[in-house]
Amino acid sequence: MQFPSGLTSPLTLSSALQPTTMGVLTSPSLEDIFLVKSSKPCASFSNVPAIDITAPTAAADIVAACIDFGFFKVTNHGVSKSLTARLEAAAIDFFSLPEWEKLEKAGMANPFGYGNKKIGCNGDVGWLEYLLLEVTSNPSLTIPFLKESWASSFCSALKEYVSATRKLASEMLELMAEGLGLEQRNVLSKFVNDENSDSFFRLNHYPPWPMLQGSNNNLNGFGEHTDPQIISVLRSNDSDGLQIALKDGSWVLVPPDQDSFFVNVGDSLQVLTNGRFRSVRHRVVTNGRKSRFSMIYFGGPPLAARIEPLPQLLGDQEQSRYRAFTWAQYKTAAFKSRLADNRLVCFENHH
Ligand SMILES: C=C1C[C@]23C[C@@]1(O)CC[C@H]2[C@@]12CC[C@H](O)[C@@](C)(C(=O)O1)[C@H]2[C@@H]3C(=O)O
Ligand SMILES: O=C(O)CCC(=O)C(=O)O
Ligand SMILES: [Fe+2]
Repeated sequence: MQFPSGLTSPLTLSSALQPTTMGVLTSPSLEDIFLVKSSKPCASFSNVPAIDITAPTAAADIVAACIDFGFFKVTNHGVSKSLTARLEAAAIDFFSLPEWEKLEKAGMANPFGYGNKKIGCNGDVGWLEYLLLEVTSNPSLTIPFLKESWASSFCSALKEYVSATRKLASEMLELMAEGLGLEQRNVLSKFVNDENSDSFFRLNHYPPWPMLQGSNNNLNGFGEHTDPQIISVLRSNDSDGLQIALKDGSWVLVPPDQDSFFVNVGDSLQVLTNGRFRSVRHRVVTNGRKSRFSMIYFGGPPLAARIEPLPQLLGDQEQSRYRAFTWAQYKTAAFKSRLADNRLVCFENHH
């Protein structure tokens, strides 16, 4: 989606380099050249496991995908297309506002709020702007910075969408438990359904960079990382850019599919399954031609939840690969780390 003329994106290229507004750069500057990459062409991952969650084999298929890739896409998910379209339209309206207004409405990300190029607070940057929100228990959503009067339709779409994606996340976690042969169906889903679940919601916009058109260069949209939480449920428009790393370390491009949801296994689920499931390394590399919009629900446990391999999964001979930690401990460490860091190494057991 291109920005309609007349509307300004903070990252839209202008003919001259512009000064900064409220400390945030408003257009590509010399330092943004570091976001341009001449990366090797990446193979398309045409065999992304596609799981119809209503199929009788869904539980086994999801488990196989989590073991092999830590990643799959979900069809027949039951989330209404019109709700998704309503939220995407509201997000586009928000990102089309002048930068000062986005900052005024959402506050500068710290970590929640409106962010522009800076990812987290440890020096990571990417060619994107975003809104990062904290999600409290179903169905309420805390949007501390958005003024309800302006944002009432945005907020209602957000609340409905977050409940729908949380429900989908919970269904998938129940299918995972079933596929793993665990008796208690809610042994994984209970974390995201808990009224104190510490979940996030993120809207990302990767604006075009017209100057790149016609070149073979790409843009570092969101650098490689794993998601710290249990499960992430991602939906994007039909603009590509998402790449995942396979077990052999090679990167593949995920063909966009705006009618499906993509699911990432997060670090916490890797630990809960004692490493059976892979927390998938992923990144966004865009070509600067058209806007990419993505929306992601990150299902996390309550801060006090103890994260450790499920005892039911540990056979007689199997040792726990990770030492127990609370989500609060993990989160504190994660938010001090750089995006590309492996955040699980310091919790690994060495037998
Ligand atoms: C560099 C960082 C940004 C991040 C917090 C961190 O210190 C390391 C993890 C990053 C990540 C990746 C997944 C999600 O987008 C995110 C919200 C999360 O929970 O962990 C981001 C964090 C962020 O953008 O603040
Ligand atoms: O925007 C995307 O497609 C992925 C972004 C992402 O991985 C994240 O926000 O954690
Ligand atoms: Fe991510």
